[in-house]
Amino acid sequence: MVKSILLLNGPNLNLLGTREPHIYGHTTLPDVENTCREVAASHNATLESFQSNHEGALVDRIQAARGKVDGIIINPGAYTHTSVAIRDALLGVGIPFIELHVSNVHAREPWRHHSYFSDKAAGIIVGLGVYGYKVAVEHVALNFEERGEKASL
Ligand SMILES: O=C1C[C@@](O)(C(=O)O)C[C@@H](O)[C@@H]1O
Repeated sequence: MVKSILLLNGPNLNLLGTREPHIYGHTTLPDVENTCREVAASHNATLESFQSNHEGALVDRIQAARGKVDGIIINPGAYTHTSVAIRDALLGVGIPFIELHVSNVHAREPWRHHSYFSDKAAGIIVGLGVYGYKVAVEHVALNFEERGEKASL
């Protein structure tokens, strides 16, 4: 069966590649998304990606994934440190997720050390740069269970 993965990126991650490159590197988000799709395909999985600067749009996308997606990889950006709404959406749809940060948030400002997601994440990837996305896709493709509605058809 084909596993289905959803990659979500929160605010300002559309600026990857040009935004504070000493922290986030030079790779753009479209490049990251293409690589993730290729890695997923190499493991017989499909990957859809979505980026938004808006909290409600991310909540809507998570809700739309209910029953259709086997695993979510999410870099919530600054919403990591603020968003009860995105946390609740992830818990509400019951889809296991990986929390990912390009930078090592624990080596940065103290307020970046707290996450509304970490205690509920299946795994956390922090500080590996954009390479972390590849690791996350590989992990979901290889180790998450297939559990979308389509699995029971
Ligand atoms: O926007 C971001 C990106 C980030 O999630 C990361 O990928 O390292 C870390 C967050 O603290 C920050 O607000």
